[in-house]
Amino acid sequence: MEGNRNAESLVEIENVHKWFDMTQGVVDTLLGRDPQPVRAVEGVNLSIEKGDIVGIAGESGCGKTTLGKLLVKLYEPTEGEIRFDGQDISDMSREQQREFRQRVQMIFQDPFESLNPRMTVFDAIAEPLQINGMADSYEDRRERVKTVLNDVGLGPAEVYLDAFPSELSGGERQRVAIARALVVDPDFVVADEPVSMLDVSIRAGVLNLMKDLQDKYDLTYVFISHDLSLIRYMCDRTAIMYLGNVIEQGPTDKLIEDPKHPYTEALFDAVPDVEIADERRRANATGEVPSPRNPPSGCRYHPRCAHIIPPDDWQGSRDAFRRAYQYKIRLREADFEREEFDGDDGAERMLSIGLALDVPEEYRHSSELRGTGMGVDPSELDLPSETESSLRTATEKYLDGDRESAVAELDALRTVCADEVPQPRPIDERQVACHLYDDGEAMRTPAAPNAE
Ligand SMILES: Nc1ncnc2c1ncn2[C@@H]1O[C@H](COP(=O)(O)OP(=O)(O)OP(=O)(O)O)[C@@H](O)[C@H]1O
Repeated sequence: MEGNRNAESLVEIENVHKWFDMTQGVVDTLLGRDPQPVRAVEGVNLSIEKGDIVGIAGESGCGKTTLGKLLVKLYEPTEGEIRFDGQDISDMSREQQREFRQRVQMIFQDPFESLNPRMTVFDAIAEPLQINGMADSYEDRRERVKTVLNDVGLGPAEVYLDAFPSELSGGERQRVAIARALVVDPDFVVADEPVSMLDVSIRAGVLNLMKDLQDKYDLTYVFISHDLSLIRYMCDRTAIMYLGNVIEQGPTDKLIEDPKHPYTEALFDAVPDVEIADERRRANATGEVPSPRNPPSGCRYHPRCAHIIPPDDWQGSRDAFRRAYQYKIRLREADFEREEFDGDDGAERMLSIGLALDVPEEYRHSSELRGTGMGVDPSELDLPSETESSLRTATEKYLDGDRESAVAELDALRTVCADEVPQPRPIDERQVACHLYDDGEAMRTPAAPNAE
């Protein structure tokens, strides 16, 4: 799964974008600005090799489902190209489209929604055969459906053929949905959170079934999931998405054992059953995922990143830069309610609360640890004195209602992470899009302040 074209590739995704809501909404009209589309997928490059199980992981809303639907042609890309077996899927003849519809299938998250409640199991599974003109006689279809039902563990098939979805358990329904996808003998299956609606006790059975079916049907899978334990269990290779971008991709084991992108690192840090050695623990991400309508410039992860890169002439610690820079973002986004900071000590309170971060204990400073609700004492941070005084001036300007000047006051706090989009680079068998790797190996972790 490299970003580039490969002779063994079954699917190649090249610079694919998918934007939604391209028309001007009421808010845009009122504010007199250009339409702000949702940038669900942006500039994704991925190549999926025959026989692989490729995971697509990332937090809710990062574009996983949209990418999956682009792969099966339920959506058309706004820009870019997807090739299946070398053929651009946006430019197929009628015959090529028919063949594509047979060779490429999708399994959805919710088996309750993906099956028509008025169709029997037989009708539901036989329908794709008819659509694809694959079994002429009723007897042929019935034999084919019985075989697939047995293959998905619903045997004896006679018990299920005339049942309606409402008579089946969730696990059985998902098996029927899998049978419906496999009955046409596809080559490529996109499974979107295939077990997340199922009871935990039956998930492993369905996952193992999907693995067995991969061999039996000679399948290539894309597995979409926010659940990293599942990705780890199922996938040979994985692409991690953040706000519509693939930020790291490579062998799943490598990504787990030695994540390179700070976001991959933060994601795996949050998984309880993935052991991370102490010396590899990193300061976690902070804050919320920004809106895909107005994504951050440069690296989309930079406002939350623990490893944001200070300018070359920065004299303080990287931790101090991160805090000061995130403070600047918060001023720009008017994140502080001025009324809450009335009184003589208002500016000092806002600054100390604004510089505090919700990070693991070893990354907190002693005043943060005391939990006084006052945040961090700026003098505890390794901030250059001119930055500290700019932060104070900016805070006062903000509280005076002049947000623009407040942000301008902090103009010297700049980072390549906000100014330039990082390009994917090959690092240790994977591709990583992060400025830490601009010069080859990364400038590694800042030391935890408590360890200093
Ligand atoms: N049809 C649509 N119209 C407008 N916006 C959409 C549409 N589909 C998805 N989006 C938006 O695009 C972004 C990506 O959504 P998507 O469903 O692909 O993410 P996801 O990673 O699969 O999330 P989840 O795990 O919650 O399903 C989200 O902000 C979502 O609200």
